[in-house]
Amino acid sequence: MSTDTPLGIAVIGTGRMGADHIRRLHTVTNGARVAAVADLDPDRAAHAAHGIDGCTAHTDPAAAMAAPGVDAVLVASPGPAHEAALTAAFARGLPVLCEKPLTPDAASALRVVEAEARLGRRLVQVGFMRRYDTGYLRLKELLDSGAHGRTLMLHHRHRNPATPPGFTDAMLINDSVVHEIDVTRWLLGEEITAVHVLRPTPSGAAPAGLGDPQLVLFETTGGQICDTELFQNCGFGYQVACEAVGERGTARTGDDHGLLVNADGRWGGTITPGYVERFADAYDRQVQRWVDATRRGTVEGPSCWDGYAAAAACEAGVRAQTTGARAAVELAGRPGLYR
Ligand SMILES: NC(=O)c1ccc[n+]([C@@H]2O[C@H](COP(=O)([O-])OP(=O)(O)OC[C@H]3O[C@@H](n4cnc5c(N)ncnc54)[C@H](O)[C@@H]3O)[C@@H](O)[C@H]2O)c1
Ligand SMILES: O[C@H]1[C@H](O)[C@@H](O)[C@H](O)[C@@H](O)[C@H]1O
Repeated sequence: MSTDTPLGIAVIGTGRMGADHIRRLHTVTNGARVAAVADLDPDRAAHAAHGIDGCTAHTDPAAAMAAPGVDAVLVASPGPAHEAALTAAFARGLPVLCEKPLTPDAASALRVVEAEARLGRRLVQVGFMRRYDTGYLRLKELLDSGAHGRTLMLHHRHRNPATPPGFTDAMLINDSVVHEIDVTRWLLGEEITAVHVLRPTPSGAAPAGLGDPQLVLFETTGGQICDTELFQNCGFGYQVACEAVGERGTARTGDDHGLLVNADGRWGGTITPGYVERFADAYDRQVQRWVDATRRGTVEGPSCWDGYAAAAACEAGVRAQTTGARAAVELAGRPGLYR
């Protein structure tokens, strides 16, 4: 496409993330315009399109993708709706930025991998935005440099102030730990081979029936052990951090977001209230890189294979949650498109 023409994007799902991406595409991202939006809720779709020149509102995702001026799709509907949206985008040959998770289970994620492999070219970038966060990028660079020798362990921390209504034990893995699964595979360049889940007595702040917090352990093909403290009702703010332990050094990201102030007999900084604030730069960079690559006619970033491998590890995680035993990750063969 001409470098002067902005990329026309259809945004599918205009809830919390969809609305934030629409704002970003409209006011932050260079070279993009929101050409159409779709939401099952017509009022929400109309509200999202309001004030954006030429943007049409739809309740059917396929109709939004067929709207005039649409060159690409950003999927921000809930995970169970992603496969249908991706199938509609594939039918039109449209490039997609798909919010995580690719799909909520391994079987549907594998169907997406196979459908894209049949097309013979990549169309999808999965929205694993931590890969675009400055701190994680610096950590990756350090680990890849080999300065600390081989990486032996990763310690992840993932705390949210509160879970939305209806959040389940399985969602703790599929919606939340999926980020640590992706970041582990990406930082180490290894697959996850097995998952363990340990469950302390739940916090008094956890909604009834939710086993929060949990300690999730991954084993990798490279023999590393990685742990995640997942605490989704910590009450005090949003904290995501990762410490890598190498043979000759350690490095940690995620502790020092913002300013550390010492004054009036107190020390400390602020904690971001949620992921929108903590990962604002990462979302901006992720979307800009996707728009730039799409305008060049290329696809970069996390692939459908990454989305499938994460879904397979999540499935093992949910099995480990329910049985209390180590659960092995079963991966299908990797199609040539992703090698
Ligand atoms: N990367 C991140 O940090 C991050 C953060 C939050 C959410 N997410 C992901 O973003 C996606 C959306 O999450 P959210 O928090 O914005 O959810 P949300 O519930 O706030 O919004 C989802 C919207 O999609 C609409 N919708 C439902 N089914 C649809 C369909 N079939 N077609 C079109 N619209 C449909 C709903 O009416 C709603 O407006 C999920 O995949 C979620 O996992 C990612
Ligand atoms: O959907 C959200 C989102 O992916 C956030 O980045 C994560 O921190 C939350 O745990 C999850 O529920």
